[in-house]
Amino acid sequence: MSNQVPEDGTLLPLMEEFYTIQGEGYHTGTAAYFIRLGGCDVGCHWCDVKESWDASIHPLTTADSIIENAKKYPAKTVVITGGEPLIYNLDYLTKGLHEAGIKTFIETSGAYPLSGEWDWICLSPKKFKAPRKDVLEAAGELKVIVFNKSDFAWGEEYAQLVGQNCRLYLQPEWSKSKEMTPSIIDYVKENPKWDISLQTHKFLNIP
Ligand SMILES: C[S@@+](CC[C@H](N)C(=O)[O-])C[C@H]1O[C@@H](n2cnc3c(N)ncnc32)[C@H](O)[C@@H]1O
Ligand SMILES: Nc1nc2[nH]cc(C(=O)O)c2c(=O)[nH]1
Ligand code: SF4
Ligand SMILES: [Mg+2]
Repeated sequence: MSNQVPEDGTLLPLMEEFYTIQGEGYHTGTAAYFIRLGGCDVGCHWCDVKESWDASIHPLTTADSIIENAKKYPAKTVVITGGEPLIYNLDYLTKGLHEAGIKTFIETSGAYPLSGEWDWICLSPKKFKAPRKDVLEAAGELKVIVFNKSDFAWGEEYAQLVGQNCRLYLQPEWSKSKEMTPSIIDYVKENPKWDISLQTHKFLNIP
């Protein structure tokens, strides 16, 4: 984590921003501008963006410039991801995006306090640093990554902790996908409150 990030959320360590199609979860297939903030200490051994972890290598960027860039694209939706975006105070960034008429979606592990104004929260809880109650209660979708068969029972525990209308997804961990996807299919057929989420952008060869 970087200590030099001001607490008012006006400057954020930006790793990358790109216009693409949401590949995962409830909004799969929807065009959105992705804002990837650097910094994460959750430590998932299978994380597909380990280059994001060290916040200090990602330039501190004004939230105002991020908002100006987001305005340039036809889709009026952003996905704020990382790294772990809730390490930072996202009030200023999301307020500005809303003032520009842009919807705010987040991808988070829920390991840090909820800040920001959100139109959609995708919570993907992790064993390595548990999600907080405030994020569990606000989540629109719970996206459990399945690395091995024990993750089904683990995911059920979190399904009990989210709100009643929260959508439930099982997403294969990418490197174990071939092995785990048949089990996920069987599980969803037996437990239809869950849906499957695939990382469709990786099949489409888009960012
Ligand atoms: C890179 S994370 C960044 C946001 C936040 N730190 C989190 O984990 O939710 C974005 C999404 O990718 C998922 N993810 C990361 N590595 C993955 C992998 N190897 N296979 C499947 N999903 C993965 C995460 O669980 C999360 O839902
Ligand atoms: N297309 C696309 N969809 C995504 N959904 C969540 C992503 C992420 O890394 O947070 C992601 C990503 O990196 N690309
Ligand atoms: S919480 Fe997200 S960014 Fe952090 S290590 Fe896990 S998957 Fe990667
Ligand atoms: Mg990704």
